Amino acid sequence: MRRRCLNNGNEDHVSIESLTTDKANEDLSYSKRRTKLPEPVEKEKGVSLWSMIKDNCGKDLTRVCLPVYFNEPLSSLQKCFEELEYSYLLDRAYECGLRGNGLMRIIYVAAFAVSGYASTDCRPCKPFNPLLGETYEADYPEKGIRFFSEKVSHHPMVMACHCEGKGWKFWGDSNLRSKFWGQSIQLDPDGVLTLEFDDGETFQWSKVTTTINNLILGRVYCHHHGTMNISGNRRYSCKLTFKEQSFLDRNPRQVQGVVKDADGTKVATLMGKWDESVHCIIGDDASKVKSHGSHQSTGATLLWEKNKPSANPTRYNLSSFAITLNELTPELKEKLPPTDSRLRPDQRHLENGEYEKANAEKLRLETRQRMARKMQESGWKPRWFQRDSEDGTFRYIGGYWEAREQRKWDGCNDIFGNLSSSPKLQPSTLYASSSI
Ligand SMILES: CC(C)CCC[C@@H](C)[C@H]1CC[C@H]2[C@@H]3CC=C4C[C@@H](O)CC[C@]4(C)[C@H]3CC[C@]12C
Repeated sequence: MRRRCLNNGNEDHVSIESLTTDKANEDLSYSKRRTKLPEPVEKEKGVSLWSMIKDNCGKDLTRVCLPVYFNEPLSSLQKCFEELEYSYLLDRAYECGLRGNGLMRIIYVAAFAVSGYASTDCRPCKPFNPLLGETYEADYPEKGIRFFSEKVSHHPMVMACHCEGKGWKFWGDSNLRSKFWGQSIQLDPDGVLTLEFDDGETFQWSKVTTTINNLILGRVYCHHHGTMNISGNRRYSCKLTFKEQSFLDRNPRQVQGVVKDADGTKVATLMGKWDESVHCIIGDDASKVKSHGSHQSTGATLLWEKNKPSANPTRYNLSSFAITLNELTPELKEKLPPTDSRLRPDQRHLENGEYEKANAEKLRLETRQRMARKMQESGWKPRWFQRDSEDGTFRYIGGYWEAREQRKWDGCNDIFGNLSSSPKLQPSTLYASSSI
């Protein structure tokens, strides 16, 4: 059965027949995940960031709404899940540990930590900034994982996530500190990521610095640099170094890692590139690694390799996995809480290539979001996460999937105020009053 396209505007008329057939095929639904975004309704038009900056010169920059053209049709919550594309590395890590190979376990965990960056290559657009209380669920039985995230604070902007896999749980929260340097932006993620295996072994690490270059002139690209320390509660620890960028570097994007035993002896070396692959060499023979350069070392074991790019990357350059993240099928729509990113109207319009409507909705939602600070000050609390009184991190309180089972979304507000179904809204009037 063919998937219905949601860009024809009549997604509300789902026939009972299609629902029941889909119910029967529910466990197979993932094999039908989409492989391309919908065809854009309007023709894409070019706007340069430079013209934006020029036109807004002298204005308070925080008051300038960027037109939707700079966005990709994914929210930051969905991008968090994108970092789990290579979750099979964690399944392998779990199995290795079960077989008593603690060393291979940490090596796979390290490869996973690097793989999360692969999707950031050649992605020139900004994700949507989720609204306070916005959520995103991802149920991917074909990967054996179930992910859930919520935007838990607006000032500072914090997102929390929780993922369950085969033999492991992964959670964390992220708060990006950003510094604007004119031609580039430096992003420093705060917060700790935790991985807990069912046998009690845990690992923790933090993300490295990301720099976004060529904001004004040239092609926008990002670069990840710094050190990442993966510490465990048992024997091994791993230090990963994401190479600093240097002018005319012939081998950029390199990552090198060293795994140490509890007594500090070096037991393995990792090398690779965050946009390509990661290899490892067991033992303390660093010379072998040096003489052969980076990832092509002979005798090195391949741990991870980036998937082939999608055949339909569009101008957002999404991977095949990323293309599936915002898909909204009629049967999924039935199950989602009103806070899910897939229901955000401006993002949906952008995905459909309806830029005028997308801009109007974005403006409306951003205007509403200005009240978020007041909401937080007057005691607003996240629905699914709670701040740990000891370490200040957000932990999932549970109950989301159970509530979904019963479709009981108490305490989940209609944060998008779905005006798309209200005929009174006139996008063009709203757009005209925009500052851009
Ligand atoms: C306004 C336009 C021109 C700028 C486009 C900026 C793009 C390249 C920026 C905006 C937000 C950025 C993301 C924000 C947060 C993170 C988490 C971090 O741990 C890895 C990098 C990653 C995933 C960034 C990658 C680059 C990114 C997608």
